[in-house]
Amino acid sequence: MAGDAGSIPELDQKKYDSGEQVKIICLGDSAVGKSKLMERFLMDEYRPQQLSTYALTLYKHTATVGNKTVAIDFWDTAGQERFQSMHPSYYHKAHACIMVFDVQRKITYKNLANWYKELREFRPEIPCCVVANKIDADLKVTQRSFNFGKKQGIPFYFVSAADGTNVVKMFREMITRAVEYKQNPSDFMDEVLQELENFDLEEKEDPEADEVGLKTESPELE
Ligand SMILES: Nc1nc2c(ncn2[C@@H]2O[C@H](COP(=O)(O)OP(=O)(O)OP(=O)(O)O)[C@@H](O)[C@H]2O)c(=O)[nH]1
Ligand SMILES: [Mg+2]
Repeated sequence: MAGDAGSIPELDQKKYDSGEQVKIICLGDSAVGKSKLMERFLMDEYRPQQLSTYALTLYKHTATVGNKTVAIDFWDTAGQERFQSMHPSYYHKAHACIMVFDVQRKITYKNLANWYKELREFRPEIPCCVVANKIDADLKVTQRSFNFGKKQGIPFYFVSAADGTNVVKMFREMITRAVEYKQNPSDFMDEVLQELENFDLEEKEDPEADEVGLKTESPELE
């Protein structure tokens, strides 16, 4: 991928602004590899050592789904181990969630249940997946079965941010599911939001309607 090592490829702002906007969040204990997975997907690079993410990092990205441009905001946060919970604004209007655990630390797998519970309190219907990270450290783990995803009926991926295994596949599938959810939400509030957004777009596409609206509704502006 082009660009300096460690820098995010430059965003095409025009393309981003014209795309369908989706928000994808990442959940999981500290040091499971959330930031490294984003780095691997967005920059195709991985540096072994890095400090814990500070408050919040927002990565903007564009992708093509079908023949449509999609503008994605990836939200990455950190230190959850310290707080065991996220601020509600983190979940606000999210369209998909990637839940990560570290195959080498059992407790991070056990804690998925807590993360999932909190996610569903705020976002009962959005697509979600479980990601088992760091499989490069011990390939034998891929023979083990981790039933949390199956029990909840959500997809499961074995990945490695270090060597890139399954990272692009997982992100691509989650982007597609986020877009599908946004276009066809199963949560009542999201349906209303989508209606409002479509309404807004229709208005923008009809400049004459704007003019008429201005003249009739705000005569004092003339
Ligand atoms: N072997 C191996 N190590 C990894 C992998 N992904 C991340 N790590 C290491 O795990 C540590 C934590 O990775 P981060 O991406 O910073 O973890 P995080 O989940 O963002 O942590 P917080 O920001 O504290 O919430 C780093 O030292 C990484 O090098 C992986 O796929 N394989
Ligand atoms: Mg981080």
